[in-house]
Amino acid sequence: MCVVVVFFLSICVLNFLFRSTLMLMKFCTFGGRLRSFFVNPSACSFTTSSNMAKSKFEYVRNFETDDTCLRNCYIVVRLDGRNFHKFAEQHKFTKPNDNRALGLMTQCARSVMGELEDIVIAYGQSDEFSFVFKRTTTLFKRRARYRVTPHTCSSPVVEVYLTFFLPLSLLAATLMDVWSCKRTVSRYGALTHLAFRQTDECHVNNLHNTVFWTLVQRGGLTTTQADERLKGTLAADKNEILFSEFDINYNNESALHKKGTTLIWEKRDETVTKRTKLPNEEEKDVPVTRTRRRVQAHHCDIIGDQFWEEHPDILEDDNC
Ligand SMILES: Nc1nc2c(ncn2[C@@H]2O[C@H](COP(=O)(O)OP(=O)(O)OP(=O)(O)O)[C@@H](O)[C@H]2O)c(=O)[nH]1
Ligand SMILES: [Mg+2]
Ligand SMILES: [Mg+2]
Repeated sequence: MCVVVVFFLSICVLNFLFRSTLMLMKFCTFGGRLRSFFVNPSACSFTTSSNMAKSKFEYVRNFETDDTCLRNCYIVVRLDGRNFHKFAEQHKFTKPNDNRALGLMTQCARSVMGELEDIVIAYGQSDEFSFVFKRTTTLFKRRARYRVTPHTCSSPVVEVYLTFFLPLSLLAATLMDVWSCKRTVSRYGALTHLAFRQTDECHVNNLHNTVFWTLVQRGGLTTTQADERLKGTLAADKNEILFSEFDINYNNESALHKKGTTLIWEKRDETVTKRTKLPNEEEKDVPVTRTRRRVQAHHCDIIGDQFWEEHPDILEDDNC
């Protein structure tokens, strides 16, 4: 009789414990969900199905555009200052080129490359920089919108960009908005993009601006008169005006202004002195040479073949 009572009591206690544990577990789960509801209501639903991790709003994902860049393609991102002409006016940039601004842009682009090592080449001039990511990059899961978020600072690239901008120039950072074009491109496409930026944007604009501001600053013309004077002129005419009227040979102008800035990774041997002590010897300084990858700036032609023949590793052939 006693054994039966003890057995019965044990069953009751076990049953009680089991039910309490179940209750407690449910409460904890509910509590967790309640907390997350207050933190992020839209991400939470109170369903008790096995699908609890997903909210009932999950279906909106189906309406998202798939912005994953094609595999095995280069990705090109171009950042360009918004309304930069106003910024240049307000801060009295020298005309046509302000080396402080160009230096600042290059410094920022260097920092971005240092942070995102999958960028194989960057090209910049005026208020813009283009970044080419290596074709196998998996950075940001190759999602375009992680890189390209116009008018916001939420893209990691933009964030990095601004992070490095801020210490250098707070004003430039706040005014430096971004419009970007995203492309998934072959090697040929990447080359064409870079060549286009250098020819049309850098060379054509710089030649025009050089003549324009020479006519104004040295020729005494008003900006309207200079505009009139240059209407319909071709590159040869502009070169001629510079040469015959102002004794300026455009070919001798600064390569930075004529060609813009190309940043690439290059291996460099760097020697540092290390203090070492060998057994039975006195401590002494020993030179140690290491090969390091560094971002190097070039101000040269990237349209012709020479640059690409000298740096064949930057962009692989399309059939790789
Ligand atoms: N004075 C001077 N102006 C510069 C310099 N670099 C860029 N700029 C100005 O910045 C402008 C850049 O061109 P855009 O990017 O086409 O013009 P934006 O004003 O930024 O306009 P959006 O890009 O369309 O927003 C140039 O037209 C110049 O007015 C510089 O070194 N000196
Ligand atoms: Mg701009
Ligand atoms: Mg621009």
